[in-house]
Amino acid sequence: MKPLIGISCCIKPFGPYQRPNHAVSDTYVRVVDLVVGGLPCLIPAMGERADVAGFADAIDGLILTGSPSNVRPSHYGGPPHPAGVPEDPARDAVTLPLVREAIARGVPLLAICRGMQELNVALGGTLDQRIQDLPGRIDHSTPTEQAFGPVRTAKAHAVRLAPGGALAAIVGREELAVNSLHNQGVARLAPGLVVEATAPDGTIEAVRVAGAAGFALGVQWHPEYDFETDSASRAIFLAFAEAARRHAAARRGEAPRRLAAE
Ligand SMILES: N[C@@H](CCC(=O)NCCCC(=O)O)C(=O)O
Repeated sequence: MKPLIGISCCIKPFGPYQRPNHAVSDTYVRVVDLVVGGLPCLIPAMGERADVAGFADAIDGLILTGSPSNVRPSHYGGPPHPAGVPEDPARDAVTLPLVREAIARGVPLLAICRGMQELNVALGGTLDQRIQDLPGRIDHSTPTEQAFGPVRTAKAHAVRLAPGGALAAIVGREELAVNSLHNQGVARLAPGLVVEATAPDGTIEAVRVAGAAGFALGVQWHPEYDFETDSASRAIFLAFAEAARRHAAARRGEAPRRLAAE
């Protein structure tokens, strides 16, 4: 059995009648298939009706995806977003409790961009809503004029990894260049999270759940965009894959499967 990897969906209007659809970028499905060696399992943004504990019981690993939408500020006691800032309360209702259920079970967790923000909020942290407006901070958002060009996902700035940290061990480096597609960021770090990387302006770029039973990492950038060409991005998914295979094997009472590429 390949590990079953849950991938969080957004709810998005689609088609001629703009009906709500559960959506996830193909990049996540491809990286689970090609690098993680898992079965991609889309977790719908079905709001309060979701059997979150049931999903956490079923999966061997969880990827929380990025999204243009933002965590509703009521979840962290922040001021409401200005009109027009996208939210996805049906996703929040799934992902926030799912983070806690996954960590409680030792389900390996890789939280990407909005996903890392969800990890922080789910564990009691807060977010800044437009870090580019804060003194001394750089603009981490996607330039809109490049919205559909290759530059959108190109490396945008450096991050410094915590010396001796888990992420530095995974990628074998203490500095990385990363892409950057976000406006929001960690304000107050949740209890139980440790910082694994920061940008030159102090923005928290990666976190880890301290003492988690399994792999539990959040990154504010998008390793899924360049896993085919970037060794550090690939290394993050390979470390997640190893943890997912171990979790799957432990649950089924087997020795972990090896990747076909090994
Ligand atoms: N909306 C949040 C989270 C940003 C994020 O996850 N961006 C990914 C967008 C997907 C893409 O453009 O490919 C924020 O703005 O901080």
